[in-house]
Amino acid sequence: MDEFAFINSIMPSQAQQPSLIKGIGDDAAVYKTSGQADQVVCVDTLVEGVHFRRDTLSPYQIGVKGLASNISDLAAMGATPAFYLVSIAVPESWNEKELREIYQGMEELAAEYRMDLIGGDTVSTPAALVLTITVIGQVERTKAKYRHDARAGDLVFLTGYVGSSAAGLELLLKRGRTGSFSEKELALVKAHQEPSPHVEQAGLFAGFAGRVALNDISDGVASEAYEIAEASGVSIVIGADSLPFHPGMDEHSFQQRLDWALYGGEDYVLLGAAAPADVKELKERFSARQLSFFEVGHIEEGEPGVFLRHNGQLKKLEKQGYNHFQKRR
Ligand SMILES: Nc1ncnc2c1ncn2[C@@H]1O[C@H](COP(=O)(O)OP(=O)(O)OP(=O)(O)O)[C@@H](O)[C@H]1O
Ligand SMILES: Cc1ncc(C[n+]2csc(CCOP(=O)(O)O)c2C)c(N)n1
Ligand SMILES: [Mg+2]
Ligand SMILES: [Mg+2]
Ligand SMILES: [Mg+2]
Repeated sequence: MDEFAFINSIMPSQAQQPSLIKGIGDDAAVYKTSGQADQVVCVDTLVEGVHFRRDTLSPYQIGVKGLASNISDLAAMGATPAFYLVSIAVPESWNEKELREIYQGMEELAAEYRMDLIGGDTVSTPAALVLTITVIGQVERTKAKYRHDARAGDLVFLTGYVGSSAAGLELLLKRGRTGSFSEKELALVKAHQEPSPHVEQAGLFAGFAGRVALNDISDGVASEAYEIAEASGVSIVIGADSLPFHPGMDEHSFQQRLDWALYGGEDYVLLGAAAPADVKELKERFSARQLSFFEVGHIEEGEPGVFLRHNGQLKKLEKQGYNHFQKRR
């Protein structure tokens, strides 16, 4: 069984509510309200042993990362975060102080975006800690950005470094979070532990009149590019030499950096596509705010697929990346 095939199999064939704009199939759902804004909602879960271990994230960082990864899905729609709800399933091995630290992590990040905690649920569980967060945001009416909006002729871009989180995870799995790290290594470790969602960048996309396709990087560039390719019915070509890597990865081989970027995931930067003239304009707007914006490829007509241009050759990539059900039957 494959995670993505499973999700497709449970997709309702039609909507009951006329206010629904986008249900299953993007980073978050979007629906109309009677006001000026459309509402944007999504939910994501962190599981002990899958998304973190006690020796990779502190309780505080579990809170930060849990909320950050959810806010990132709102950013991938061009939305501004506003509210969150938290469901936590707690095994006996976690004490009250640790739980408070998880909430402190969420609170501090929430404060940056003026988000309110408005509800949740607390239950016990026999084994691993599970943290499920629902986030609610808004975007100006009809301005949400979707995976299905890429067109042949577009340029493909990234709003930040890729592969850093996987590189940081490898260091953490080797040395544990109390291990010692050089300054460069620490930047990678932090990228894994406390990612910053691209909310300011989302605002620039939402405020841009042109067509923009967007996705955030949770499962790796290859997998997220496939999601845009499939949703838009286009073929994506990515230049291996254009992928932006953190300088902390310099001492690793190019192949290793490429693997982390394409298949590592959890970078929570935005991957998108827009027409060349619009990309030029976006680049200027990002530059004026001192935000990164990297051109990494282009879109062609053809069967949905993702190709990597490397050393003058074009290679079709597998839709690989983090897949929760990959090893199951
Ligand atoms: N069990 C489920 N039931 C209903 N909808 C689901 C379920 N799992 C995922 N979805 C929906 O499927 C779509 C894709 O979900 P997916 O989790 O792959 O996206 P994502 O949250 O952007 O990625 P990630 O979880 O890797 O951060 C979303 O619209 C999501 O709401
Ligand atoms: C201890 C430990 N081992 C492995 C990983 C890597 N990992 C787990 S889930 C995931 C994809 C994103 O999750 P989702 O698709 O649920 O949003 C990745 C890359 C980790 N973070 N910690
Ligand atoms: Mg996403
Ligand atoms: Mg999800
Ligand atoms: Mg995933």
